[in-house]
Amino acid sequence: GCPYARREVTGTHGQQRQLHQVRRAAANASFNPYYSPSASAEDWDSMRSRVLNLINLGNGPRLIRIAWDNAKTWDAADGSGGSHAQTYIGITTTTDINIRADYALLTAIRGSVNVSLSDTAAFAGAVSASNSCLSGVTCANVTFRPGRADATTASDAPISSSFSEFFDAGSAKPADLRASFSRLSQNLTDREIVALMGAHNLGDCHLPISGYAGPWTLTPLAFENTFFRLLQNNATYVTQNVTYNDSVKTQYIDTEGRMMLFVDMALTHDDSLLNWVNYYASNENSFFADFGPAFSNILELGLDPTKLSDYVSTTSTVSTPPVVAQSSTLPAGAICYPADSTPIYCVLTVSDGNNNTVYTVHSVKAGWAALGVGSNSMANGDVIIGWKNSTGGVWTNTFTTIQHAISVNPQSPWQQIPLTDKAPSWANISFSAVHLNTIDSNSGLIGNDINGAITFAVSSYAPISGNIDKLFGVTSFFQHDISGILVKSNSSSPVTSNSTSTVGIAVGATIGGVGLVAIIFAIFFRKQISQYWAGRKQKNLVAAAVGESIGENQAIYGTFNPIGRLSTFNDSTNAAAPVLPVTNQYSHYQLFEISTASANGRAVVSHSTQQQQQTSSMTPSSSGRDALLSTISSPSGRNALLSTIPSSSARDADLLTPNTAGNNNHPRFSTAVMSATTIVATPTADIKQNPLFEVVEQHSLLPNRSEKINQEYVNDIVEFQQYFAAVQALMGEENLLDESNAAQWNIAEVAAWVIKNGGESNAERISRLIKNERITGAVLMVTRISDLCSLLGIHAYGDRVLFEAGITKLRNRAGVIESVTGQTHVSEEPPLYLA
Ligand code: HEM
Repeated sequence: GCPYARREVTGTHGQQRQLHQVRRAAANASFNPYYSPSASAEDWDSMRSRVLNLINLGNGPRLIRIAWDNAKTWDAADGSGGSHAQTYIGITTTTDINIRADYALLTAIRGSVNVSLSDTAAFAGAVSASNSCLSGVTCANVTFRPGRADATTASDAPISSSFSEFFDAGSAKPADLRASFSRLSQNLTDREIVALMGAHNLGDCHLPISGYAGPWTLTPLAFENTFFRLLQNNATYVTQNVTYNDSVKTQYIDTEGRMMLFVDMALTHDDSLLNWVNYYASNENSFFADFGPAFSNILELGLDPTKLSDYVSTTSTVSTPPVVAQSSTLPAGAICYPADSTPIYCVLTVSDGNNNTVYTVHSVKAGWAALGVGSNSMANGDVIIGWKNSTGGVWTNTFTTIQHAISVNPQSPWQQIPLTDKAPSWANISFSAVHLNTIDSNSGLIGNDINGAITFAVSSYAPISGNIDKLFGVTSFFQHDISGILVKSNSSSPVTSNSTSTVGIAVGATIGGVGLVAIIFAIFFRKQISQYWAGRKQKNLVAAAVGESIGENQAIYGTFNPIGRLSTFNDSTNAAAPVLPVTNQYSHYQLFEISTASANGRAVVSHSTQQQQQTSSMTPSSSGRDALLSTISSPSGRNALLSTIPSSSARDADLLTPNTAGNNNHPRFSTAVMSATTIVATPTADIKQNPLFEVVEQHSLLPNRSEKINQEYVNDIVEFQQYFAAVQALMGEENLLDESNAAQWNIAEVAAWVIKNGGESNAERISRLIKNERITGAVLMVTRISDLCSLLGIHAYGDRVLFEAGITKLRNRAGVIESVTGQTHVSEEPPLYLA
């Protein structure tokens, strides 16, 4: 039977809070459950900001669950257990991937701060529960005081052998529920029990963790009282068996794919409990008011409060809040682009006095605005993006740019402060962000002592619809969506000085007539902090390259995909795009799509005379067709450099062996299309002097790509149809995705895999997304599989379970996690984004 049956259920629950009876199992008398943390206020600030980042990345529910898991081991009857991080004693040898992932989260939060893991878990849970409400809601206030010591051996605060999972039976009755909670304290009231269970408004059940599947609500990252309102509709739920690794569990499910555990349903099977369910369903504020102290109490189970240290704030975010003007005037000291008098985008940069830099961003654009810090480019920079959600508030998220894709960055040193109510009246998007004085793992840059650049970007592209209210939603953005970039570069003084000069801005251009669509893009090269332009009057392929030394020589090219975005580098699915021998996939280049008509855009083409001169000295072929940029303005428009590479061995020779063909006068170009072994690169001139490239050094933002042009691309489905046919053909294959070589996965293969594993009814949409959004990375990096489901439109419950299982397998294959079945050894710390 029920492991808790041995415990007597207390019929009445005292309304008055009593101090916990601290009576410990006498296993190891030498274990002192308390210590005095040496952490400073700044240490707690830094930990709190890391927790807030993790919340924004979707890890908040998991952190609450970790804190709860730790605390719930307490047994008031015999004094066993208690929150002393016993679970992690064997962490170096455990093969439990879930424990290891929890541990990875906790150690990432703790950083180098000298506190216990138990305190870290309780703190993270308290911060998460206090900061997971939608903006404008007075959230639960879960207090926290440190002082829990970590168990180091199994006999330190040992967890009773009768403790299994707190209460996890498929037959839960109200009495079982009360019995479980009375294990923690005889004093818990029904009211507290129901309030505590309201945490199940947040998060998901994960097949690999609990064997249950799905979220309780459709907004699992927002702390609300929806859980109780759904319980009022308990008649709309049916039971459903879920199978994972041969274990079958029964849960409840409704038509929207929301789940309930039996233990949740038990809250409706008793008048007293149901009374509180109804109360919280109609009083969200009361729910939060009750949840705060109830959860604070849980976090101190078995602890003597007089032996804990002082309270540490779980809610404040920065020690010195940024000052933001609350009027229609711009904040004093803000820098605006294109000019203060015509602000489209303004950034205020101040130091908060704690070596942190606070940026306040306002944009009149309605789509999104981004701010990045990096080593003179957005590559591997830390980027924070703010966008409008469906109710008009501004949500933010942090990212690292890796090549093109903007990936969520669990270690980002940004801390975000939405400024919904404090925007100047002209601003559509406003938020503040603090860049901490911590070293960034990718760039090695430090918050306000950065020898790099800050980059600003705006776009009026909204997040993919359906995702707008999700913190994760914006990860579907790519830099290709950017309509305007500003780079404020600084190599000598800190960015906080505001004294930096604006080096460049990429702006868009379309050049066209009937049937002609220009590809114009700007390349942002890290070393020079300049934008280079290339353009071509045909929708096909265009390339440009710069280089300085063998190691740095890089080529970049772009093609338009069916929805009009540029793809770059080795897009082998596009037959028209030969694979370049680019040696370094993680190039220093950034490619920005340029989208709207401008004098600047045309200027590129009008520079063709110069370009032709340059190229003819470089590739003196008799036909002259092999010249790189001369082809841009050639009438046929078909002879672009890269398309000629495979077309003739003679021309190949020209391009690939510059020294013998005499076309090596310009090492920058000649190196662009060859492998390192054939390069003799002796850069002589400043790259900016290279007439092949337009170096744009002016500051203005242009309007976005027109809808008409967008539509042209959207309508161009021929390429997509070919690709989709390939996907469909692959779906008949047995052995997709070579396990040993995830890096070589073909996009069509990945699409076929994902579709086979759950998305058959969404095959076309999934294929398109995977191709256009490089979903391969997203599948592997996605913080929450449920977000991926939303992105792909997989809502039906059965589909979702299959799909989630498929994605989990896919991640296993890619080495994101290793299988934990049988004796399989787990060799790597699980990445943080697995949570
Ligand atoms: C009888 C009591 C409870 C039972 C049986 C229970 C059971 C579960 C189960 C099976 C999961 C799914 C875990 C997974 O698959 O990832 C879960 C998740 C969760 N639980 Fe509970 N729970 C109980 C009480 C609580 C309490 C009191 C809290 C906090 C105050 C809590 C907070 C959470 C949260 C936030 C999650 C979501 C975790 C995530 O999304 O990663 N639970 N719970």
